[in-house]
Amino acid sequence: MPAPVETAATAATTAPATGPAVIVAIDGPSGTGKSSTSKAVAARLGMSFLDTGAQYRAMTWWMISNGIDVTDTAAVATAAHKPVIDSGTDPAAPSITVDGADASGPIRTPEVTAKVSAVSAVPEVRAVITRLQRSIAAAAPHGIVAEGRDIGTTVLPDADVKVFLTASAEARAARRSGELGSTATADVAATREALIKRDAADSGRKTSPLAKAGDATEIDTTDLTLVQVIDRIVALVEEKRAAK
Ligand SMILES: Nc1ncnc2c1ncn2[C@@H]1O[C@H](COP(=O)(O)OP(=O)(O)OP(=O)(O)O)[C@@H](O)[C@H]1O
Ligand SMILES: Nc1ccn([C@@H]2O[C@H](COP(=O)(O)O)[C@@H](O)[C@H]2O)c(=O)n1
Repeated sequence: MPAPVETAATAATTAPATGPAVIVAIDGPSGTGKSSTSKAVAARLGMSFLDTGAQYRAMTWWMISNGIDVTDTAAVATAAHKPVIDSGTDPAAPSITVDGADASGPIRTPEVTAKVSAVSAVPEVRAVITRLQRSIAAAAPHGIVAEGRDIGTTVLPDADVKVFLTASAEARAARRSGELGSTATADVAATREALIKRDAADSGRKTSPLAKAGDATEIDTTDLTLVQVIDRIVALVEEKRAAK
């Protein structure tokens, strides 16, 4: 009988944690595979998983729902401490609530995606969310895989393993468009432009911009399968655990 083919789904099987707790920071531009890879690595190694982009999206959704103009920096800054954002860190069932309400659907709307970079650029928003992220990481019993834009540089600068994922804009647009159910040339081109615009805003802001930490391992995922990327990161974490 042929050996079973490993897929992203089988690679993500939750395993009990073994060895010392490690902190893993995974950063990179939009659509490079941070969430899918981080979730699978955490599941394989029995660790917690934190999608920090979901937290900025939750903050943005709350601002929109409460009638706050996201281009009004002072209004966003004043309101930043009001929403209660809670992240569930089980990689098999990650969750996000705002003021007790499930926000996992609403935070993925095109409106939130279009406005999140304006909200995440506000220093008071970053201060509130960074504090939350550090408290979640400190409480993770078997270590955590946290993914975002500034995890290795700002949120968890002492992380044991830092990875910076990249991929060509073409590959990222094709992946995202496929997710949305379209491979039409015009849709892929529009998705590509939207990704590039969001990356430029995230890289160009003053407070903890999207950036590769000096000590991060860069992995270009353009020509790698999801499982290959997961395998590489699992190997980095296991190497670090063995040395602890
Ligand atoms: N190496 C890969 N090969 C092919 N498809 C991939 C690869 N990595 C991720 N994908 C797919 O690309 C899409 C985007 O991945 P994912 O959401 O994990 O990226 P992300 O970096 O977290 O994006 P964002 O920052 O916008 O949230 C998903 O459909 C995912 O399954
Ligand atoms: N550490 C982070 C993570 C995310 N952001 C901002 O949130 C946006 C949405 O992130 P996704 O990963 O869900 O696409 C992103 O574009 C950033 O504006 C951040 O600033 N820092």
